[in-house]
Amino acid sequence: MNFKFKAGSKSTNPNPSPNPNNEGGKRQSIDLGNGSDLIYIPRFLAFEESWKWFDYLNKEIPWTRPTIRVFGRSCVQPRDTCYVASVGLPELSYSGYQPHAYTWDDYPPLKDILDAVHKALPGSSFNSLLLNRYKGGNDYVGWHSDDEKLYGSTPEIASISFGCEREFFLKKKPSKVSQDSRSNGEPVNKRAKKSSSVDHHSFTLKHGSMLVMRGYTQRDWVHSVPKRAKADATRINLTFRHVI
Ligand SMILES: O=C(O)CCC(=O)C(=O)O
Ligand SMILES: [Fe+2]
Repeated sequence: MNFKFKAGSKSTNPNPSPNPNNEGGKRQSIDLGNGSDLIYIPRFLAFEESWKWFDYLNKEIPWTRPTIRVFGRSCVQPRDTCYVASVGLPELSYSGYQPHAYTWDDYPPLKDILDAVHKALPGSSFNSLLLNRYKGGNDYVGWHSDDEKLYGSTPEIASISFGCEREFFLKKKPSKVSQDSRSNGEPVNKRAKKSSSVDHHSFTLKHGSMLVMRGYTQRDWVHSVPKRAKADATRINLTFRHVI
């Protein structure tokens, strides 16, 4: 097999399909409670095919490392990024940065991954894609939620990973109750210990995997991909989203 991808030449694209050989790659559903849930499919795309996607994305995507503003300070975003969206959508803006919106026609092979995602998630309709490239263990994304207004109140976000495996953490936001008790002067850690339900999750996101965040996950949880000294290889992550 020797796929050579060129953006724009559909005939040479791979045909991404949910891996038929997915022993151990079964779909897992994780109920986070209160209307938030996750789906994790470790082998969403076949292993070899996923390396071809990795090579295509690594080479052909016009990666940039923008300067963003975090807590009022300018800093270089600790990973490469690119944004693709359907024509005519409202512009995305985060941390004082407005990425250029490339179109699906600029990178037609991305439409094949989008099709595979839609097939696996009946009823979903993604129209934008944020791409991230982590060039090594020093690249990361800090705790955040993707709760921009343009995604609506219960966004579905489908995240596909390629290359170096990295940890993905989810942490429950402090609940209203604990925020209230904080303002009442009750110690926060005492209150936190009382909470019995699971409020942390972690996944080692496999090459070719898909993780879906749904329901109120962005409202009630934050997520991150922390630095990892030992991760010395490149990871590429695609997050498909629906802009309203
Ligand atoms: O790289 C990942 O797995 C997550 C990326 C992410 O959270 C984001 O782009 O909002
Ligand atoms: Fe995110």
